[in-house]
Parts: sequence; C-alpha cells; structure tokens
Amino acid sequence: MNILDKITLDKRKEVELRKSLIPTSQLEQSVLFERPTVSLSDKLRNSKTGIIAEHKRRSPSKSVINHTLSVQDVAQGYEDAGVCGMSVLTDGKYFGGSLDDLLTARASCNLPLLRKEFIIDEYQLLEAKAYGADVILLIAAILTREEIKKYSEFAKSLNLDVLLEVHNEEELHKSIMPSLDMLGVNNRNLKTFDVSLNTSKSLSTLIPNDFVKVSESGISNTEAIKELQPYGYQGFLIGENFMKTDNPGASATAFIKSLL
Ligand SMILES: O=P(O)(O)OC[C@@H](O)[C@@H](O)c1c[nH]c2ccccc12
Repeated sequence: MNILDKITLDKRKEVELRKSLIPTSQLEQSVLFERPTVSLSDKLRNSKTGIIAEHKRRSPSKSVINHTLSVQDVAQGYEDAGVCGMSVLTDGKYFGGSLDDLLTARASCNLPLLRKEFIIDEYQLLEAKAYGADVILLIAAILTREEIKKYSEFAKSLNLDVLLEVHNEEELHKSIMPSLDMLGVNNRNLKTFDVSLNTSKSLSTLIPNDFVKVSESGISNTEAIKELQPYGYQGFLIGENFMKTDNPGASATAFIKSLL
C-alpha cells in the first residue's frame, strides 16, 4: 500500500471518530461560522509575488522540519513578511499538525488561511469553517470526480475558496469544473515523494486560464519562482524552505524582498 492510501485509510477512521464526538450542529455554532471569509484566489490574482507560506512541523518524507516554533509567531511573521496567505497542516499522525494550530493561526493574523488536510468527508469542511479557514484543499489523487464536485460545491456554499491539487494529466482532466477557484500542481509525487518543477511546467498549458494556477512543493529559492511565472503561475506554496529555519517569518521577508 502506498503512503497516500495509508493516510486516507487512517483519515476515514479518524473522521468517523470525530463525527461521533462533535455533531455538525456544534461546529455550526462556532462564532467563526459567521466570520466573513477572505478570498485567497483574489489576493493571488492581484499580487506580484503570490507566496502562500505553510506551517509544517514534519512530513512523511521528512520526519523533523521544526518542532520548536509557536504557530502564533509563525503566523505573525508570515503576515509581516507580506505573504498572500498561510497554509496550516491539520493532520496529526503524519504531519504533526492539528485543528488547534488552525485556530491559533486564525487568532494570530488576518491572512487567508488554507486548511491543509486530506479531505474525504463534508464534515471536514464544516470543521475548516468552524476553526477559521478561508480556503480548503481537495486532492484529486484521493477523490472521484463526483466527490470533487460535491465537496467543492459545499465549500462554495460556505464561502470557502477551493484549491484543487493535481499531480498528473489524468487527475487534471478528471477535475476541471467551475466550482474550483485555484488549480494547484504538486511538484511532489505524494506516492513516491519525488520532486520536480517540471511537473508544474508541463501541466501549465492544460489548465484553463479561468483558474488561478498554483505551484506547490519543492520551491527553495526565488529562481524557481522566476522560472515558473512565465508558465502562468500566480501562486507558490512554500513550506519546508521557510519552516526549516529558526525564523520562518524573517525567511519569508527576505524571500519576498528578493522577488520584488
Ligand atoms: O514543504 P514544501 O516542499 O515547500 O511543500 C509545501 C506543500 O506544497 C506541501 O506540504 C503539500 C502539498 N500538497 C500537500 C498535500 C498534503 C500534505 C502536504 C502537501
């Protein structure tokens, strides 16, 4: 079984447990349910840099990235740096994150927040909203076209932006639909962890221009961004490059400065 299958199997069990403890009616009572969301896709369209900076403690491909930072400092640092949005990993078992991290980020900054999660149930979209997210991620590799449609339309009804992630042509063709805002190309193969910016380059022409194009993973310098911009990318999701340092906010500041 590949790692992605393993993660989704665990996720299904986890979501069933969570559902049995916290009913959707309780999630809907969160004060954050009434909060007006901020559109990440609009911000990316109007940005020269398009950086989405991620909070990530560890990953299946890297057991330790950073375990000592506070989410609050990271969120405030990213906001001060002038990033367009922040991605917060909420998976616990494989990434060391939590919904509490999302809530802390929400309390710490006004950036649009992406709930970075393996979404396999509508319940997780209600959680995203209740814990302060503005954007949700849908991963084409683990969803059918029907599921992508159902979850993206439900997200839109909650005023959440939708980032759909693909890694190859087949996933892209399966996924194109009007209820998506952004199309993300993951440069990392989630089954093998191989990383190549060529994935973003080769898929770019197949993405219709009505979607904001986002290049995800393995971006470790500003040259990579300069290389990807001519392919139409307006968003760049960066995790490890910032998180591996003692001060991710300062790293993001320097990164953005050298881009402008
Ligand atoms: O740390 P990186 O290589 O800059 O990557 C960030 C982000 O793209 C990556 O964390 C990611 C992209 N898609 C995902 C899906 C699930 C978990 C994590 C991810």
